[in-house]
Amino acid sequence: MKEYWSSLASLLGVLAFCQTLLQAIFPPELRFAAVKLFSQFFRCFSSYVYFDITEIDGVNTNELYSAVQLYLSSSVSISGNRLSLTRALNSSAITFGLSNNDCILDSFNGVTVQWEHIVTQRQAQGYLWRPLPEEKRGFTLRIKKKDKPLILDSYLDFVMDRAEEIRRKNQERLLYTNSRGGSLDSRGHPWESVPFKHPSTFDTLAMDPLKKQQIMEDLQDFANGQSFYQQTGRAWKRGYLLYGPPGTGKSSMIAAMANFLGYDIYDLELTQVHNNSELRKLLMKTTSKSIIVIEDIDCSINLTDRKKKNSASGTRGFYDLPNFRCGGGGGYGSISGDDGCGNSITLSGLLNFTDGLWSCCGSERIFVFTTNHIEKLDPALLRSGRMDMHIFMSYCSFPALKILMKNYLNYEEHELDCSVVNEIKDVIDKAKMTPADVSELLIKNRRCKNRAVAELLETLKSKAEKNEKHSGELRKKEMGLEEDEEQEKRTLDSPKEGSEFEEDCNKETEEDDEKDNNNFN
Ligand SMILES: Nc1ncnc2c1ncn2[C@@H]1O[C@H](COP(=O)(O)OP(=O)(O)OP(=O)(O)O)[C@@H](O)[C@H]1O
Ligand SMILES: [Mg+2]
Repeated sequence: MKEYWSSLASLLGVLAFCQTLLQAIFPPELRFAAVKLFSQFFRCFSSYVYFDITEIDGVNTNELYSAVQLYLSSSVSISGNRLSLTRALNSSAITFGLSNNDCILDSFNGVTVQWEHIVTQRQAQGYLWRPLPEEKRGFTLRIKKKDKPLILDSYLDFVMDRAEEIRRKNQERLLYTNSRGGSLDSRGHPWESVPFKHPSTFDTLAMDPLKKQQIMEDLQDFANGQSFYQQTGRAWKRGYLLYGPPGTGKSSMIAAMANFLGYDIYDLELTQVHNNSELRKLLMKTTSKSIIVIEDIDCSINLTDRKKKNSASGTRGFYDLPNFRCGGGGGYGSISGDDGCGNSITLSGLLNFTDGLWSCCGSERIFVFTTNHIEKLDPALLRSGRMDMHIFMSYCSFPALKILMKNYLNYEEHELDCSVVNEIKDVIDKAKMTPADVSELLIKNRRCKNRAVAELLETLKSKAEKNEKHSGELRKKEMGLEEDEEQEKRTLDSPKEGSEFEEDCNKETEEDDEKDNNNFN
């Protein structure tokens, strides 16, 4: 035992001597380089190849470093004794990471690789316009030399893709708006963003389950369709037109879509865009995996009555009708004087935005337009291929009501009395209540299920009765009008015996005779 301790002490002594020697020979600024040189020398004889991925690449942040960090967070969480925990800004999830100077093994396509997280103290810095962190962090990837070509390309791509996936899953969606009216922020960006925390999902959305399923499948196919779009030569984008009365869930559907796919939302306020080129610039600044929304499109831009206005404008192209809105102007790239007001968003500009060449800058983008009045929209916007799916958001149906009752009252259908169910089924379609109205009623009575159902039934019945009465009156009015029209027609068709018509005819014949006589004379 004594011998063991004495040999350990002499070994430590040798190590201390070597360190002193190293310090004496190499000045501090060269020491780091010397260590690096030694390790490089030893690596020459190694069967491994090493790749260093530093956090800061010159003065820029290295994207690959963050990607590796995120990627490893998914595999590190299961193994490892000492982990670092982080929570990014706008993130709801905590991510695990490798602690300083720790290693982890990973395998890809049957090949094992090793990642090491290396943290060292940064050398004293001279003057820098952007101070660098005191610690120098990086990952070292160790691969067997023979595996280098096999995994390098595909493995790093895989790491980047997986990191992007994790980032999307962890990070809350962002909601962008162009409400600043065209002015740019300090980074030259026309969009402002806030974290998007809308809780609407397809589970909470009250609508026909079959229709809902169809929409979800369509979205899923779109998101997974990169190769399909590539193969068919189509731009990787899709358009949805949501239409229906106010309060039927159009905005809620957009939020559900964003939450379902994990996409950001760009809420485009057309009234804040001054001309087509500004619209294009906004489009160029959107990212892929996003939903670009124009709400109430019939109100945002004047798309109605185009033929009439077009003929008035004379020389303008068929679609080139400006949206005459005065004020504003002066935004980035805005052209003034084009319509006398500095504003010229045209239907063609909008169509190019969704469908033209510019719509393909970036990829994996969804366009959603909403309107309460589909009949007001120009057929050009509705033609197939432009808005791929037209989704009618209807008044509350019985299947939709079941979802709302489950959400708000935690009610299952079988809990309801059979006679009540039948009564509801009888009146619900005639009542034409929007899901928003039903939700309000349920929220108000959410403490007492029975009261909620009783009040709901009562409201449905009274609305149905009112609607029937109203439609009866309308029918009567229409029938009255039809009768009047028929009467008028009959009067016109019948020979006007002793009537004004006969008198007129007699008068005309007499006048003609008189004229003829005069001519002959
Ligand atoms: N189909 C629905 N499913 C669940 N909740 C709904 C639905 N429709 C409406 N609601 C509720 O009503 C509120 C208003 O709905 P929403 O804003 O989505 O309607 P909208 O169709 O966009 O109306 P508008 O045409 O006025 O913009 C929402 O907060 C939501 O709680
Ligand atoms: Mg809405």
